Amino acid sequence: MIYTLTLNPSIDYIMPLEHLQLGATNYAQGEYMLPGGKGINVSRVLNQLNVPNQALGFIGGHTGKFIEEWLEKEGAACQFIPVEGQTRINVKLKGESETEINGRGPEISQEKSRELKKQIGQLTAQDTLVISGSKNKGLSETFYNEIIEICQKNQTSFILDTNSKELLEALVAQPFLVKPNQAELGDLFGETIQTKEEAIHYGKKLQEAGAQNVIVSLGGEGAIFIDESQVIIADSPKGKVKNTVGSGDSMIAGFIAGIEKGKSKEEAFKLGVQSGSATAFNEDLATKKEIEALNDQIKTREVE
Ligand SMILES: Nc1ncnc2c1ncn2[C@@H]1O[C@H](COP(=O)(O)OP(=O)(O)OP(=O)(O)O)[C@@H](O)[C@H]1O
Ligand SMILES: O=P(O)(O)OC[C@@]1(O)O[C@H](CO)[C@@H](O)[C@@H]1O
Repeated sequence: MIYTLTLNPSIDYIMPLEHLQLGATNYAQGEYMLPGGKGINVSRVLNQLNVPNQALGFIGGHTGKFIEEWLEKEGAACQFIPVEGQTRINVKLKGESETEINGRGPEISQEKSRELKKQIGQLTAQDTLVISGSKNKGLSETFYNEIIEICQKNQTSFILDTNSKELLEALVAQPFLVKPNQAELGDLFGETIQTKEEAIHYGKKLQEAGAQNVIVSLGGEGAIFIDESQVIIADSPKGKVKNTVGSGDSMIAGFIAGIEKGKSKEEAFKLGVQSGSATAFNEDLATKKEIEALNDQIKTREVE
């Protein structure tokens, strides 16, 4: 079974604007709310692709209820731990460019943190845990390392999509997949990555340090897949971009779905790119139909 972990879920409050002016009152052209948080996004797209999964994490207050009710309506399986306080609201401003203001989220007590670790401790070698997103106040600096240690002990495979320090430290535990975007990959090595060649060079370092599979996502420019025996470049399909929030998460879900369905890694990678782009071309995360509409549109090429 696939499990996703979202320590700090969110309501994503999306506001399209013609023009954002700092220091002034701005009026949006409209607004809408979606359940958010990286693991929850992965779960929602996995559901679209008919891959059974369970969403885990902490949830609180009215805002948390909004997320649970939404997921329930979609038939998504979740087993959140209720906490004091309100799940955060992340504001996504869609002007000429996208500006995001993410909340801090509720503080997590030691007791709740222990409860989550106990839950994760029940996963087995047949399970995969997708760990992604930021950590809440109250959790130790090393919380993700502690979760990964539990996974290692139980031989639970894991995927990690989080910030630089934790990602680098986790490589030795051989994550099944890491998926930095271009800027995040640069941050890991204190470099600015400008070309696909540079992205391949640094992506390979993550694979050599332990990651079983690496995807470097490049937004509208596509993505690069690296494992021990191949490097594959994919171009993104062209389309009208509506909301790229969650496109990276959708890409992870697409890759997992491909692997779960027994496809080759190249085909799974293509399904990842397809899912990421289908989400970018949609207001909410992509549906199965929107993902399938991009069938045969992902061109890949293997490089040295
Ligand atoms: N403008 C776009 N046009 C087409 N496809 C896109 C576009 N932006 C993103 N995608 C698709 O989604 C994938 C992931 O996008 P990106 O590299 O922006 O990930 P990310 O930064 O992790 O995303 P996010 O944090 O918004 O979830 C890309 O590899 C591509 O397939
Ligand atoms: O603050 P974090 O946890 O790093 O990211 C949270 C978030 O920006 O990531 C998702 C998109 O990937 C959104 O649904 C959500 O608002």
